[in-house]
Amino acid sequence: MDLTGQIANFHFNHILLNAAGVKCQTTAELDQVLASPYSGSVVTKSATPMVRPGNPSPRYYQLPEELGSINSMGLPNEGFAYYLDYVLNKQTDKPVFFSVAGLTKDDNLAMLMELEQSDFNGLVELNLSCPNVPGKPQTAYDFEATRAILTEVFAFFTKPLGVKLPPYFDMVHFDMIAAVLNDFPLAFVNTINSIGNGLAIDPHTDTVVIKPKGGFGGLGGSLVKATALANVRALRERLNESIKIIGTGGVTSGRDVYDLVLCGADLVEVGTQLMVEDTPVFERLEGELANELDKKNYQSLAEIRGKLQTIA
Ligand SMILES: CC(C)(C)CCc1c(C(=O)O)[nH]c(=O)[nH]c1=O
Repeated sequence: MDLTGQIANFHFNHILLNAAGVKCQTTAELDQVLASPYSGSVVTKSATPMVRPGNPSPRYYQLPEELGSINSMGLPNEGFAYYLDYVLNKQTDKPVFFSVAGLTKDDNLAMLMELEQSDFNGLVELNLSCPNVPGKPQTAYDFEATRAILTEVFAFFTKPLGVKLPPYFDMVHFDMIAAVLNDFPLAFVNTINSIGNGLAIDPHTDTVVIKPKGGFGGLGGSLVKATALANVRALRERLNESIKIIGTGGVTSGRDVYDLVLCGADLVEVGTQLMVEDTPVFERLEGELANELDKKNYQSLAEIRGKLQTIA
């Protein structure tokens, strides 16, 4: 059975990997994800130029009844140089994703310039969920700002680059972001990032469950699946075929992986469920995915990729 994927010139023997932010802050975590026989790759925690401790804890919380998670980590990471050193020296046959999330456009441009001039030969993911300028929405919700930064990036960047997008909830927004992205030679789009600024309450104490931002945080896990499916499907329908799609959000079973591939995903990332089960989740999910394909006598993911049926 062929459970592989392709982005640019990179072939992935398995389509599952971690979502940026989960199991990818330290070299030990990155090694563990890569060492899993059932992961196809690994993505680093989104890097800023300097080390960041991130927000005060509690900053991550697992919601009850396996509904999902809420987080306001605040971009804790070991700093750009740490991850560049890792990807340059790590021996692996698997393609590696390097995620960057500068808090300013100049930070992003500086990190991308260093990656461009380095010997890194993997894929780069620009996290557009980062704030643009104070008082304005995150970059990906500011279509002109998105066009502006991609214009500056592609003036010098020649390696395979993709963008990590927050979810959109309006059909016109799908049209608008696709119109921007189709103007650039992107290798991929990764959708979705967490659903921004959710709120969860501890019923025993009538208190929010995370400390930063008065309890507001990004939502992940099963409760975001329908939004993830919609964003993968909407962007697959709108983006040039040359722009591949990484489907992220709401994956807790092989059926969820299957559904994202049906919507058009070339690779699939696991966040909240990887926090729950650790790296054995990759083997479980791939086994369940194979069973889903078997049920319908499919031999490869290529037979179902993008083949979601509508009702005539
Ligand atoms: C939300 C930002 C802190 C601007 C970027 C990092 C990030 C975080 C984070 O580090 O809080 N959490 C997410 O769910 N998605 C993200 O992209």
